[in-house]
Amino acid sequence: MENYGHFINGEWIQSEDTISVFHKYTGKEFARIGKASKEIVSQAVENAEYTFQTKRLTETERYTILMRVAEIAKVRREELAMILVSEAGKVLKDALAEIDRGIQTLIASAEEAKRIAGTGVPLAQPGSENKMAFTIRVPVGVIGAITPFNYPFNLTIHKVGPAIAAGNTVVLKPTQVTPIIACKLVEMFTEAGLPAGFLNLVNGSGRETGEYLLEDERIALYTFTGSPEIGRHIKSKTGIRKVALELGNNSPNLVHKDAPDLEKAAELCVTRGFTNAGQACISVQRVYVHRDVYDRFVEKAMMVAQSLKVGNPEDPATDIGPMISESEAKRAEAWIQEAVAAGAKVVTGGTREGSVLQPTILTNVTEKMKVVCQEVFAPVISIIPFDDIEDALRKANDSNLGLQVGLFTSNLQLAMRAAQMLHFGGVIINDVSTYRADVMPYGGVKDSGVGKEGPHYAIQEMTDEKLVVINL
Ligand SMILES: NC(=O)c1ccc[n+]([C@@H]2O[C@H](COP(=O)([O-])OP(=O)(O)OC[C@H]3O[C@@H](n4cnc5c(N)ncnc54)[C@H](O)[C@@H]3O)[C@@H](O)[C@H]2O)c1
Ligand SMILES: O=C[C@H](O)CS(=O)(=O)O
Repeated sequence: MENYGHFINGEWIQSEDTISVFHKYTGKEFARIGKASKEIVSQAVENAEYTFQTKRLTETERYTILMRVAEIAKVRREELAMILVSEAGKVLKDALAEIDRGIQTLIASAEEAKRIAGTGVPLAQPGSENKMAFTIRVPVGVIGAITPFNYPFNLTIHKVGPAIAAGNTVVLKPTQVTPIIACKLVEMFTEAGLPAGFLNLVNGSGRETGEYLLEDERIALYTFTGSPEIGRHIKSKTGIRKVALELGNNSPNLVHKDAPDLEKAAELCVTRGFTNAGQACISVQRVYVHRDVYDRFVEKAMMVAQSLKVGNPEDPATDIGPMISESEAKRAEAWIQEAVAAGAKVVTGGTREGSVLQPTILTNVTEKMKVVCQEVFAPVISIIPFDDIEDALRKANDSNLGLQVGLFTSNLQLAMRAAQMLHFGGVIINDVSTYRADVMPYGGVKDSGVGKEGPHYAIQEMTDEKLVVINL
């Protein structure tokens, strides 16, 4: 059984207290991690700070190391995917897809390491005639990276990749729920030649180890992906230090009567609403469909949902695996039952066995039901009819969350107007809210967070813009 402690200054150290990591389908313990105390966290931050003050990697060194990690991940693709199957309950094909995306994020981070630049600053003001100015972008220092369970390889790389590319040092705290893939990533960076001290890892729970990390004022920036609740807490604890927060969503998707391909729209809404058992922040959740095409849409959605294979994530044919825990599956099941008690209809699904919730489609829902107005984070979508697209746009906006939204229409003017009106970080036309290319600017408005990811954009967050003025 694997047993990972904490990685500080290029060495693994153990701690007495441990946390078990379970296989999310069988429920068996398959690994253990240490529980970092305040002293261990402090040691990790101290080391990261010392490394930042005393050592620098050139842009080409950072590029080369990140490219090497990508190469190592390519070679270890299947092994890494199997870790995701075990610790995240991810179905094999999704696990492989996540490893492939992580490799792309590493390559994009490597490329960005060579493109970090400031701008020329014109000083066209009386009294500044003999001056020249420009900005440079400099690393912020020690970055605290805190990551979630649902895409634990790629989303960790979205933090560590740009942080290293920009010349920072990192203390990473992966989620205690799926920590092993992050430990492997740290090993791969070491194998790729990243010198000791640049990337440190402390394992443990959010409530203890995470809190110790938040209390350490030597950390210049926190990059966090997780729930809005913890995001808010992090912001409240970190004062004037920088934060980048990638939080939740209850993604709306609008299907107008002139959608270019209604069947395709239905297929995408269903498959991308249920991918990773619905545990994606941009997962399709609220689907608003014009009444003229509503029945056809619901029929197709039901057929697609019922064709999906649900169960053992290790079976290469499985489409939908377990949720992260039985308690999370029970919570989602209770939300479905609450909606049904208030009048919702189950088109398909609605039942649960252990941590496996059958992919569920609901109709007859109201905006006040939890399955609609909160982040369901489970394989549950609600299909809601509309008569007037303006009304659908208003409903999409009527949320405290605003990460991404999808709109299917052939009307270019509507698409452009909706892109302006929809209050989200990303508006996806003729694809679902779940679309993400890892190089694009990605991040939410409102309670969905602050700051952007995607290596180029994350590097803007992870560097300070410094002004240089020269008196000629
Ligand atoms: N916007 C995005 O890019 C994005 C991506 C993935 C997941 N998410 C969101 O993440 C949530 C699901 O993930 P989760 O359950 O792992 O989230 P979570 O907020 O429970 O945990 C995320 C991380 O925060 C840590 N943490 C918890 N309490 C802490 C504390 N007091 N101090 C410091 N750290 C603490 C956890 O240990 C974990 O590492 C959903 O809301 C989902 O929408 C958002
Ligand atoms: O859970 C939210 C993730 O950001 C989705 S993705 O893996 O980045 O597509």
